[in-house]
Amino acid sequence: MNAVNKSVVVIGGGPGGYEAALGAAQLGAEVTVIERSGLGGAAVLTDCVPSKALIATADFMDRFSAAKRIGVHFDGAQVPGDQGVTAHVADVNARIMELAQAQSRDIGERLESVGVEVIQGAGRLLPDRRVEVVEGVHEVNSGEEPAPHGRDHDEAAATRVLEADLVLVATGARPRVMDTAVPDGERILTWQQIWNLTELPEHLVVIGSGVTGAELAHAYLGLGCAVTLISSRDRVLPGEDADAANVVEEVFRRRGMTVLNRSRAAGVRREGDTVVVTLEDGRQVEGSHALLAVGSIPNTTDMGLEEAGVRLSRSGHIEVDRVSRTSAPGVYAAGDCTGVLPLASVAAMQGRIAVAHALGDAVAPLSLGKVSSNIFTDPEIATVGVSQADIDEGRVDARAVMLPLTKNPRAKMQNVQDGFVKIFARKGSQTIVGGVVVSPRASELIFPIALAVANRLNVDQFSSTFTVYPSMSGSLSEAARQLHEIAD
Ligand SMILES: Cc1cc2nc3c(=O)[nH]c(=O)nc-3n(C[C@H](O)[C@H](O)[C@H](O)COP(=O)(O)OP(=O)(O)OC[C@H]3O[C@@H](n4cnc5c(N)ncnc54)[C@H](O)[C@@H]3O)c2cc1C
Ligand SMILES: NC(=O)c1ccc[n+]([C@@H]2O[C@H](COP(=O)([O-])OP(=O)(O)OC[C@H]3O[C@@H](n4cnc5c(N)ncnc54)[C@H](O)[C@@H]3O)[C@@H](O)[C@H]2O)c1
Repeated sequence: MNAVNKSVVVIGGGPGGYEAALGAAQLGAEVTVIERSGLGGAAVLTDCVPSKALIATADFMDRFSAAKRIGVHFDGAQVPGDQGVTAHVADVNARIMELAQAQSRDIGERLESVGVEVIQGAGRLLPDRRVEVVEGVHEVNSGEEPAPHGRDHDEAAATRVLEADLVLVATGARPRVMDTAVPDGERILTWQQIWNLTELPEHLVVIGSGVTGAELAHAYLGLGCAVTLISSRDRVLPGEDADAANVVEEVFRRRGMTVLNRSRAAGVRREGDTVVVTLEDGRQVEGSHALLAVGSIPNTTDMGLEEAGVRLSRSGHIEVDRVSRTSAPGVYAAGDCTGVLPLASVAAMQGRIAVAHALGDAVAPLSLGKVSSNIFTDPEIATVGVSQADIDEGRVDARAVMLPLTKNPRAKMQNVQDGFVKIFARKGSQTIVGGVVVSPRASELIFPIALAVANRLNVDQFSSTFTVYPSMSGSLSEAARQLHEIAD
């Protein structure tokens, strides 16, 4: 299709925004991206990419400790039994920030190469698909609520109004903070502030055991600091497969993390070089640093959205349909500001769908049933499709087979002690509708199940495909084989 005479303005240069911009440029539209922090968004600069890089560093260190268990010792270690490995957090963070900046630059070059104009500044929606831009604004993501048009620009900064056939709002979200736990950027931190640390916290208290809290608690434990994880629910990762979350919680405890379940933080205060977290039941937890991981709020305030006819939900998220349309004609939205499913992959897909739909290209509506996602703990938890809860609560008529990895020959060789694979197949048709993998590199192992779900393969098609011997994927095949129903 040819969208040569169409103009597209994108507010926000994260995965939702920049992927849409690339898609629109490919279709021939004239595209402008307005970004107030940096291209790549929070995903690249402070959240997804840096946290995965930190976890990769922690996992790398963990391999030194694990070496002992398979009979490998470092003769130079100064303390007997110690593998002599320490993390220099200033160096670790400097490398991670460089990596993030490099990725941001790559995105900028890609956008430039396809003719997308990028404006450094803050955007605000006006009625009738117009966008007001204050140029030169530069906001650093930190967890503080940014002024809609930024603080960090001089009053004479150029303001202009752009008109577009399609406006895409992809402004993301920021860390939720509590009035009783105000981040100071030194010892009470949001996840966007940890990259300024120059020393490893002695004792980090992580508040919130959702995906962000669990991943970062795992990372800092691996880097060598004492970690207390405060979980308001019965177990960590309350939204995830219960069997998987239980494995990860057990591993956390075994490695020395203190996990406090059914413990809700009421507030955090700083006392000199310590922080004191008060729980709602009156208990107090002391640490050297506190990390708030208590959820996010969408960047949708004071952006002119409702005045321009864009409906927001009670949580402040932009309401969209499955092709990313908002309630205002010609205005679309993608990513975390919509609250549909806060993943970089979903943001990117929503953005691509939006421009394809608006510019008249062929498009399939967003299908969340096929989204695979991964929690980068050790072991990792990867999931796709329907969940165990969907089956247990009667929403899907399916069966599950779960196989522990301890019986898998490759897992034994690699000293994998925890984890399992689980596959869900619909009763009768035996179509694979979902699965869970808990193992090292589960993020890679989930792909065959995702392929089966997306292409509606049945358990016989899946299990009759050769797997390598010995391999972890052998357990996937075996689980599917065990799901085979014998015809009456
Ligand atoms: C710690 C952490 C780890 C994560 N890890 C993963 C992971 O491993 N895998 C995964 O898939 N997802 C992960 N996520 C989720 C992922 O980061 C988000 O889903 C993703 O960032 C959403 O992309 P987005 O484009 O909607 O928003 P963002 O990436 O937040 O980008 C939005 C951009 O809009 C800009 N902006 C906002 N308002 C304006 C304005 N008025 N004018 C101009 N610009 C504006 C912001 O500066 C920002 O750059 C993680 C999240 C967190 C918190
Ligand atoms: N690997 C990944 O793909 C990845 C990583 C991080 C985040 N994400 C995305 O971001 C989403 C949000 O995750 P999140 O963990 O940032 O937020 P979340 O809202 O899922 O979890 C926050 C947790 O904090 C708890 N909490 C809130 N107030 C508390 C208090 N006062 N004391 C103790 N606990 C409290 C909540 O009960 C909740 O369990 C995820 O669902 C995921 O989609 C993805």
